[in-house]
Amino acid sequence: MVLCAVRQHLLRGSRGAWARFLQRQSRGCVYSSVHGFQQEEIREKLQAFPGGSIELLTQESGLAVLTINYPSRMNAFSGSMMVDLEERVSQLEGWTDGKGLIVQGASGTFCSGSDLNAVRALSNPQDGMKMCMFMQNTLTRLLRLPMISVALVEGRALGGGAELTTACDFRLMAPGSVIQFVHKHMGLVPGWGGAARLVRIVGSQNALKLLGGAVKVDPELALQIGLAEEVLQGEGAGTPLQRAENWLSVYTKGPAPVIQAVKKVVLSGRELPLSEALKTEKDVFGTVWGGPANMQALASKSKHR
Ligand SMILES: CC[C@H](C(=O)O)C(=O)SCCNC(=O)CCNC(=O)[C@H](O)C(C)(C)COP(=O)(O)OP(=O)(O)OC[C@H]1O[C@@H](n2cnc3c(N)ncnc32)[C@H](O)[C@@H]1OP(=O)(O)O
Repeated sequence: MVLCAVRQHLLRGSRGAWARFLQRQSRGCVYSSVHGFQQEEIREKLQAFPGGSIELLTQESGLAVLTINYPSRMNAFSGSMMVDLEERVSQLEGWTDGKGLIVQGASGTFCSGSDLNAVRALSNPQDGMKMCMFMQNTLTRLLRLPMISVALVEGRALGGGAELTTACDFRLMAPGSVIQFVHKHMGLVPGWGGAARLVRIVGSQNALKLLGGAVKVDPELALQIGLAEEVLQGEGAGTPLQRAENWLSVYTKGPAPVIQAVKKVVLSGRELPLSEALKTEKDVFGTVWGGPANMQALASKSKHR
């Protein structure tokens, strides 16, 4: 909560249009102390379940790679990894040169959801609610980052791992990979915001089928219903990560302020009522109008044949 407040203060001071957008959107976080959510309390609780890590690599090109790293548990999320993820998202929020983000799992598989050992220990309703609010806040902030994000799915994305893929703007799947919302088999529904986001990605009919049937979504089905953008085919065309970087580079080519502005206007269009989205679009437009990239394009008399 304290961190959230500090971040909000910084955002208010430094990035007008984006800060105003986040303020309208509960300041980037869904839950605060008003909802009985005490961030420090749940962080402490989660840290009691250590294991694995979340690695963040930022490149000068403006591309970052976030890796879910706990291969001995198929990259399940331990408690400390949930805290790590929140910290990495904070880092990315402060990365002014960022344009693109790839979220991947280590060792050829994406993520098998919550670490079931932590889940068993936190299975009382109060702890479950706290973990749910913590992860909803983090994944909402991940989706709202002012950069274009892609989940690179290799192997399996199960339960909370499937939910994580929906917190990215796009999903790319390797041949043989699977996204499966296994929640029904666990006597649950998604709690990390995965159902709400899934409905917006594939529509309510498809979402109902995927959740109600705990369907194993292979790349072919994912393409058909619009869950995935592309299947990363082609042996010899580099590693899946290199292929994902190539795919993303089409959309991140250009100066960071322009790419960030693109993400911001699309995000506000996705999340806000029309009149609010229009106001945000005006504010964001004001940040690029007459800016260096705009002036350079005007001076070069560029044509778009
Ligand atoms: C439901 C919602 C909830 C949330 O939203 O918070 C969740 O996400 S709960 C977690 C949902 N995920 C699961 O239930 C996955 C259960 N695991 C599996 O189905 C399999 O392990 C699978 C398909 C991921 C991999 O199968 P495979 O045969 O290839 O390997 P192993 O089963 O031998 O797995 C290797 C090793 O990893 C451990 N593992 C896998 N997933 C988890 C997990 N989610 N939590 C803790 N540990 C996990 C597995 O137990 C094996 O460990 P070992 O010590 O070798 O037995």
